[in-house]
Amino acid sequence: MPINIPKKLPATGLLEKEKIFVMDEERAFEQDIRPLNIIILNLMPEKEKTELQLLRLLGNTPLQVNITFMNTATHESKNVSKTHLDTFYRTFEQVKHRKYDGMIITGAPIEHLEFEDVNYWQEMVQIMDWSKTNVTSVLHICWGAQAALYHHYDIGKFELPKKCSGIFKHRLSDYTVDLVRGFNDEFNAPVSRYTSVSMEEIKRDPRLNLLSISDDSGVFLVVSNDGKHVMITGHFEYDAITLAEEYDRDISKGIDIDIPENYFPNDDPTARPLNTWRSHTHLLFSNWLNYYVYQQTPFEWE
Ligand SMILES: CC(=O)SCCNC(=O)CCNC(=O)[C@H](O)C(C)(C)COP(=O)(O)OP(=O)(O)OC[C@H]1O[C@@H](n2cnc3c(N)ncnc32)[C@H](O)[C@@H]1OP(=O)(O)O
Ligand SMILES: N[C@@H](CCO)C(=O)O
Repeated sequence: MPINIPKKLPATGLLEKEKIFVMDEERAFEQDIRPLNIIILNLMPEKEKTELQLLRLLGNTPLQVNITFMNTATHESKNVSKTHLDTFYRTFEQVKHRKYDGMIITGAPIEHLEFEDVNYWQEMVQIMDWSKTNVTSVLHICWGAQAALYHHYDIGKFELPKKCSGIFKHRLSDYTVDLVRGFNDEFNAPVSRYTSVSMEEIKRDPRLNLLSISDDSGVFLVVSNDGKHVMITGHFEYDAITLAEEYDRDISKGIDIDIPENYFPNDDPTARPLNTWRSHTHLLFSNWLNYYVYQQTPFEWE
């Protein structure tokens, strides 16, 4: 079954090359099972990269998934063209009357700011509050996960002594939950952040289930007991080379950072890193789409 995306989105060609069945409004067809409607609030500066990474994962399903991209109206993006946003993105005002079966809120490179100092924070709060009634399940990534823990559960973030970047071994603390169905007891995942959240505070909140942690990088995967909120503090969606690009960027800016851990073969930054997390990434996204979105969402929203 196809993934239905805006016509002429730049990611289309590459997705088709990867044999992901893409269609657009013109090629859509009627089905007995209604399509799932997923909205992606893309807060990453390099929006096109994130679009491709997420569509790959959402397109790997037998369900028809209609994608809407949303950006924040209260922030003017420097790293993506206005034409791209005008053509492919919607603002909250344009979609708030609608219901969505799922939503993804991406990461954002703004962890050094207090939440309230982020220029689109009030809009984020509005969107997160709206999602309680208008979205079945929301999957949050990295800063998006920290924002959800803060806003919905009053759990703050704190600064790490240095940037935590690399591929870390994670283990499951609860393998009975559908979100991690099929996961190995240990798996790899990319992490790239300067801040973290408290494991103790999450464990103390009876509404939250801490599903996976790493001895080196801390809390990784949290899900609310009602399935409404999934929080991933790393970047499962990253490509093999994404951490290398971030490392090169930081080094060229003169930032004092360590080489990403467990990443480059022999810790040689000129060697090509291997992707050792892709299968668990696919599993998590298909579990989320199946168990938390498709099986939970009303066939007809009221
Ligand atoms: C913790 C996480 O979630 S990690 C995810 C973030 N990582 C990435 O996005 C990796 C790729 N990004 C990058 O390499 C860099 O951000 C670059 C190269 C695109 C730009 O870097 P710089 O020039 O140093 O920063 P720049 O001033 O453009 O700001 C970067 C982004 O931070 C965000 N930002 C910065 N200040 C603010 C603020 N006060 N309020 C809200 N957003 C802000 C914006 O999203 C901005 O990009 P945009 O204007 O295109 O939306
Ligand atoms: N993943 C991010 C961390 C910054 O918040 C980066 O290196 O761009």
